[in-house]
Amino acid sequence: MPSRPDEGSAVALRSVTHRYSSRGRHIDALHTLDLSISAGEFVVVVGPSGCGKSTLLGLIAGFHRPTTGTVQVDGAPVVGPGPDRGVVFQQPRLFPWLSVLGNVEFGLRGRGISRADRRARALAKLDQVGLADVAGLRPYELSGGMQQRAAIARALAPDPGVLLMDEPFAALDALTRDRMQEELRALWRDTGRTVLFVTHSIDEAVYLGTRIIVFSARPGRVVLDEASDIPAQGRDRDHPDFGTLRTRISTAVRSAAAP
Ligand SMILES: Nc1ncnc2c1ncn2[C@@H]1O[C@H](COP(=O)(O)OP(=O)(O)OP(=O)(O)O)[C@@H](O)[C@H]1O
Repeated sequence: MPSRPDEGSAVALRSVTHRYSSRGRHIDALHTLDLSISAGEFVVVVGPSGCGKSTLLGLIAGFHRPTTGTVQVDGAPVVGPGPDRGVVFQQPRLFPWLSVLGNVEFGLRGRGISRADRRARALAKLDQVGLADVAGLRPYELSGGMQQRAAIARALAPDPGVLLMDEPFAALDALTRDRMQEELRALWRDTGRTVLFVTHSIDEAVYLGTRIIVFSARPGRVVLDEASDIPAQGRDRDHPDFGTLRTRISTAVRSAAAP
């Protein structure tokens, strides 16, 4: 159920367990997880390695079905991937044989949108992420940060109500990462999308999130769920509130990771 282009979607997980089974081994990645995300929130999930963060994103994206429980977006059950949910991974995963514009247009194919409209929409998204002037280049001609911007434009092209981001800036150098964080926050403010963002960086979580969720070690459970009242405009890492929240999140992550 695609949301209107100017609003985000609500996400609800009820009593979700996800078990991977292979060669007789079972791994419970998530166990009876309840989570409600309101339209327009910027939620960041942090937690120990292997606690089920990517699994959570995969369930909402529709890449996996929960073993038990339900996953809904705007009240409709998730039954597979769809244009109402955009996904950005750690690696940009752009198609090397397509231009930057072709990559962004790709997600709009087969949706009854005319070629001219697809092109116009893709160009508008590239403009939004500052890449309009490199639309004709191939991905390998872009820097890592530019490639990730193109991946964000591709995810945004169908105007999804939810943007799911799995450590999207982890592979970037520190300066580019800082810049991308600022740009993402501006994009979120301007578009009103719901964002669910996974990271290992507590600093990144505090900088970006309006709400920060800490998962326990596997199977992931919510051990801290904290609204951030640091002003949305101009977050200042030197502000005492920033340091206080960072310390609280860091303590929760450390105790979540402890055996
Ligand atoms: N396809 C799969 N088959 C079997 N086990 C899997 C599969 N995908 C993930 N797992 C296991 O499920 C658990 C949760 O994995 P997941 O990738 O969701 O964790 P994560 O919190 O995102 O980890 P990281 O922070 O290291 O990226 C891990 O123990 C992982 O080994």
